[in-house]
Amino acid sequence: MFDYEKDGAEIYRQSFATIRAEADLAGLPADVSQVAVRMIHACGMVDLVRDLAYTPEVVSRARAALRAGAPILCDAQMVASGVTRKRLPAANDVVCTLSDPSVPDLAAKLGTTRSAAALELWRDRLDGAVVAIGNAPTALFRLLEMIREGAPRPAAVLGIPVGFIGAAESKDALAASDLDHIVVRGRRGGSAMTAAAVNAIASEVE
Ligand SMILES: C/C1=C2N=C(/C=C3N=C(/C(C)=C4\N[C@@](C)([C@@H]5N=C1[C@](C)(CCC(=O)O)[C@H]5CC(=O)O)[C@@](C)(CC(=O)O)[C@@H]4CCC(=O)O)[C@@](C)(CC(=O)O)[C@@H]\3CCC(=O)O)C(C)(C)[C@@H]/2CCC(=O)O
Repeated sequence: MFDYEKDGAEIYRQSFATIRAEADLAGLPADVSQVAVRMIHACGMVDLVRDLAYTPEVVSRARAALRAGAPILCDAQMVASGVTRKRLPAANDVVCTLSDPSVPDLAAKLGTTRSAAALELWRDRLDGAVVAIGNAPTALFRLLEMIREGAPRPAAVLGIPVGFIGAAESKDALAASDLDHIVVRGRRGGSAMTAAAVNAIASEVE
């Protein structure tokens, strides 16, 4: 009925070739470029590169952390679900505490969102972790507050929340911090893009 590509490997090959042809990757370090390609693949926006901000060592430090067995701490189940387990170099734990039964009460007590309150349950795993925030701006703001208050520091923060309220501001705050990070400045972001960034960092096979 329709003439369309049915070979998964070929779809991937053509897709990545199109991104490399259309996106302006020239100014990016090679490892950040690999991550950017996969993020663009997840959202279809080749102009994403202009909004990327990163620290030069973020990919190598996040990779080293994963190889050493660091957990991946995610703000939303959607991010955690998107992480391809077989790419992880040390069968790393992928953690999302948002659905913990204690979180709704904690959020009410702290007067914040469930996404932000859920980070209280990260404290004993934060040291050297890879943090992946793809949905909730309040989670990213709270992470930065916790670290200012003396919480352990993660190895790297992929701060890519999406939206209109607090998203751009929370990512600007991360970019201004001394944490190793990747952000997409502005309103764009999301769980799929964030999971894609984790997958690219975990192992780049294309
Ligand atoms: C204000 C919130 C925003 N959510 C956005 C976009 C999406 N969220 C989806 C889903 C299914 C979930 N969002 C929650 C995290 C929920 N979203 C919020 C909160 C109210 C506050 C977060 C914040 O502002 O920092 C948040 C609830 C909370 O109290 O923390 C979610 C937990 C709600 C729920 O279902 O209980 C849930 C996450 C489930 C999970 O994966 O664990 C969407 C799929 C929207 C939908 O259902 O229609 C979508 C996914 C986007 C993505 O790529 O991740 C915004 C736009 C990010 C928005 C924050 C900013 C804004 O401008 O409003």
